[in-house]
Amino acid sequence: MALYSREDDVAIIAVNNPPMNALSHHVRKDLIKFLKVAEADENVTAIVLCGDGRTFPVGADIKEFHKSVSALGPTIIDIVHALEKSSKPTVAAIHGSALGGGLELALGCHYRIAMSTSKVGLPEVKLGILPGAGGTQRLPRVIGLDNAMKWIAYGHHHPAGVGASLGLIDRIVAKGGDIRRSAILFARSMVGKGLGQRRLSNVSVPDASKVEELMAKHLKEVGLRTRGALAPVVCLQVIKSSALLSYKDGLESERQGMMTLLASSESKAQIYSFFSERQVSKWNAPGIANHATAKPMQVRSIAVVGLGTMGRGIAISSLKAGKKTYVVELNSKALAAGVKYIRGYIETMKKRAQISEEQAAAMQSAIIPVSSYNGIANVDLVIEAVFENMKIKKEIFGKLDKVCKPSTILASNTSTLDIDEIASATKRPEKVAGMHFFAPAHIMLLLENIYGRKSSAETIATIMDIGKQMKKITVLVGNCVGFVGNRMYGYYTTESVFILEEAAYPEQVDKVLTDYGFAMGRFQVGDLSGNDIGYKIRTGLGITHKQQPAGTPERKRGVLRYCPLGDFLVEKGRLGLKVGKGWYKYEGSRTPIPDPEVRKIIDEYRTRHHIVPRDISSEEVLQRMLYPLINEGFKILEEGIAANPWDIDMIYQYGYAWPRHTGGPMYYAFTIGLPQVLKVIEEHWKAAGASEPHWQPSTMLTWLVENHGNPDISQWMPLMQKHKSKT
Ligand SMILES: CC/C=C/CC(=O)SCCNC(=O)CCNC(=O)[C@H](O)C(C)(C)COP(=O)(O)OP(=O)(O)OC[C@H]1O[C@@H](n2cnc3c(N)ncnc32)[C@H](O)[C@@H]1OP(=O)(O)O
Repeated sequence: MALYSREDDVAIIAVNNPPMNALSHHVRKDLIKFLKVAEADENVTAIVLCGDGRTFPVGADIKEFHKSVSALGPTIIDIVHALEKSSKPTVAAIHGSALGGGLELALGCHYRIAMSTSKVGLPEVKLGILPGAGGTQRLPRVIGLDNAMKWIAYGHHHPAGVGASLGLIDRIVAKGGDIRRSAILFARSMVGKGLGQRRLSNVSVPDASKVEELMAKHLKEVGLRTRGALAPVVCLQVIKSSALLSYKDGLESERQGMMTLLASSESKAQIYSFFSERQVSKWNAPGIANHATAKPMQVRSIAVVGLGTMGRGIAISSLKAGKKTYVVELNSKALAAGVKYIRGYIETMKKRAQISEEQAAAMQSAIIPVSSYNGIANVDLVIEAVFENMKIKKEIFGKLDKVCKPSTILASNTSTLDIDEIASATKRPEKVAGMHFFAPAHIMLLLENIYGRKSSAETIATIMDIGKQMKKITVLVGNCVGFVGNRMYGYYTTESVFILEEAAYPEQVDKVLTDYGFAMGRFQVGDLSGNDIGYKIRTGLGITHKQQPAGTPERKRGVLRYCPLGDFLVEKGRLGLKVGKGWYKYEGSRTPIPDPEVRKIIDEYRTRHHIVPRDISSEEVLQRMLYPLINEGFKILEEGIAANPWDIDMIYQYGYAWPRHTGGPMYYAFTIGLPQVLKVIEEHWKAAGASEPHWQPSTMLTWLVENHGNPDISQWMPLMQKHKSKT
């Protein structure tokens, strides 16, 4: 709802719809009603629009999207026009954030004042839509086309101070000030001043003459940064109309753009992503604990064991979260190098104004270098980040168990290894868990937390809470080889080399993936992270080309199909970008260049095995790359390793750069339709048989299709649970 009050001659209309003052239908009804009341009251000379509680309205109510209630009048645009038309000065008093429809309301006001700590922006593009309440036509009239294109096509939130420097905010109220009082005084001071030029629909776009040049520039940038997404392009086209058409016709172009985007699968995927991102914090470890009941332990200090690339990033994340951080290396040289890196990184963040001087000083003094396990006996949480080797990890956990106080939680940053086996090296398996960070750990937003068979509710709640304090998208999953992310990714890489064998070169496969929306294809990613990583894992499994006894068929490992092309590359020193050659060659930059030598390796291999390369369609490449991931995702859900499909999707968006506008592997399967996905998987399974188990259809996928066709993704788990409880 909204509340109406008076302070002498100033009417105050305050949106009161916790938690974020979204502009739900009941709020919109109140706003239009109270604007009429204020307009009709002779004793009112000015109107202040504000938000109660945490914030000014942050936009339309996203829960109403794709429901009929979102279109029920009054719409946000009706309120924007009523604010602008008012004969009395209207002032938006912004605290917290004014976003989306919230900022559009503020643009309808004649004046805007904001707390210095506030944020403003039109982030609709991140929901796959555009600002549909006049924002695409009004913002360029205030801040110019160039800025408006940037703000709307990328959807960033901007500090109010930046808004003020562009003329969007008329006055800034310093931290600690009273925004409502300031707005009342400001509104009163504007009474009697002309409103004509304060009505943005009357104003023209300042840099309209540059429209074509700006369009070309922004279309190019958007194409590079938000590959394949429709919304940024439509946003730009609609903003362009603000420079070429009347306000009224521009609004019509905005309306049409909005209809196109709302009907797209992209906006549905983005809205799903918005809620999924928040949903993952409501974690559940079935039969052990859930977010509502389990209480985290207070963690004041964290020790990071191992200062390689991962350990350094984890230590920086810990310092950023304000923890006293013990950094541990038994070798003094490695310790010094790690500490130097971390200290240097903090200074760089300070120089780039990413952190304040005080924060930097606090982080520097919170680093405690340690060269023996005894030095971390009293820490609350240890995160081990040493080499991916079970024997070494078990040795370390055994030692930590002996020296650390009984309440210390011991976590491993393993990306693949069995957490229960690691826990078995200790006498405190209830205090052991996995915290799988993604490289670089201080930049990547994903944290995949793993609970073991014996992890306690408190341990799980604590690692989830630490993820939140580190500002990570933290997803809880169960224990299995590779957990969720890497277990699924394994089949993506497996299938990619099978495609090389049969039909394509790396650049052809990668192109299909980047056209789909990935920033990089699988082979470029391999080169970037180092092809030796996968090689080491395969060596651990005893399956590389070199490890096989003479006479072993090159393309088989037991009954399983195998492709050694990745082994050949590493054995020829093609480790990836770091050595200037891998699946591609690199000539002094990070740009991958298709390499005739790689083609030669593939061609010779094909000839040796009498493989005649065939034409392959982009559709087939995409299906073969993505459907094994999806199939494995269903197996993971079936086994309870992930509690919900959106957990998997968030892991893929934040850990593997899955394009957000398609939602993630599981949501993408829903968009394609489960029956169609299953049909393709079954065809491959029929053709490949037991030698390619990743094509064996998941029981859950099969059951859902046979019994429910393509049920809504929100229903997959409830339907399965109902089915299981009956059988
Ligand atoms: C025709 C007119 C068209 C208009 C288009 C629009 O206006 S689209 C909406 C544009 N606005 C946004 O996209 C802002 C969305 N919100 C956020 O980005 C963030 O919530 C925030 C404002 C930056 C605050 O972040 P914070 O981390 O502090 O809080 P949460 O994100 O956890 O949010 C708290 C709960 O509030 C729910 N919520 C937030 N915004 C909306 C919204 N616009 N509509 C509905 N619900 C919203 C959020 O889902 C959280 O709910 P929980 O149930 O607690 O998870």
